[in-house]
Amino acid sequence: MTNIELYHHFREQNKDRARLLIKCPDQPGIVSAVSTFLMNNGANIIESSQYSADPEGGNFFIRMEFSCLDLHNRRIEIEQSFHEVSTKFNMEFQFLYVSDVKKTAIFVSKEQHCLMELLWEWQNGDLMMDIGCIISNNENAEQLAKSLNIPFYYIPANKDIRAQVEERQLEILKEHDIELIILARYMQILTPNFVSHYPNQIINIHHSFLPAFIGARPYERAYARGVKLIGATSHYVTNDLDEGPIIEQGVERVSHHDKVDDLKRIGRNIERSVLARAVKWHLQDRVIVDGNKTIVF
Ligand SMILES: Nc1nc2c(c(=O)[nH]1)N[C@@H](CN(C=O)c1ccc(C(=O)N[C@@H](CCC(=O)O)C(=O)O)cc1)CN2
Repeated sequence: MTNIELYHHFREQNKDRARLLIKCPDQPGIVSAVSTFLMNNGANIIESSQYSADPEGGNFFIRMEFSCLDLHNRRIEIEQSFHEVSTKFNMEFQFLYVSDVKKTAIFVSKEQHCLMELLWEWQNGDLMMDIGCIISNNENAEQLAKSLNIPFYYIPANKDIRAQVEERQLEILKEHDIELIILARYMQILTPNFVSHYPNQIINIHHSFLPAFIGARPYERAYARGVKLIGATSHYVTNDLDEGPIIEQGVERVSHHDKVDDLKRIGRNIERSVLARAVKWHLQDRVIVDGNKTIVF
């Protein structure tokens, strides 16, 4: 199937499926109340996960995926009737509809291995996202984007013109109605103004096993340190460089035989698989952010 066919088939197959994400103060009876609410509204629970941060007085988290006949016509009715339960348990909650495939933008600089992994998994249906555009401060990826009929925007960038660059980027993102931004080895620091437009909606891949080697050139610094493990970390972007909530990490062993280029070669395979897993879990609404941490169901 083509991407368009995959997209429409997925939307049709999942038009009556939704996910309910909940965060609330922990107490007995929460799962029972939510599952009873869903049953009373004709829903069938397909997957249910929950986590109690501290039964003695912390927060409680739930992710329930369910199907419900005619859900696509009953969204407002069900969400409004849930307020009785949410008020009783002081819940923060979100209903997320599986057929609402997330409009996504991919930012890339010179290195393309992470972009290629995302596009490969998107083409084979493993990453169900609606790629609105690719934005880059390098022209390298233009032909790849055009070959897949993805709008490509080349916007040269450096720290001296950050404001102008981001103004144009934000225009494009609004034009494409983007709700998820993936930094696929995009090597420009985003300003607080930019980040504020997309809270916990920007996923980055950092090419180190954080919190080690935050910032630029982590492989060179890892080599100088003589590490025996290198890694990659995918996290939500915040104003604190490479210190946002971690979604996924991976590591591989290295040795004294490995030079910087070897670390980069080994690292590229870690980066692209870690980023793809993090993006997949976000697209499946499996990630709840709690402070500067995540719960991944
Ligand atoms: N606000 C944030 N912006 C970005 C984050 C983040 O966590 N918060 N992650 C980075 C990605 N990154 C490492 O993964 C990273 C990219 C770039 C730099 C850096 O020092 N860039 C220089 C310019 C370098 C160049 O032009 O080649 C700069 O922007 O001044 C550090 C870390 C993405 N953005």
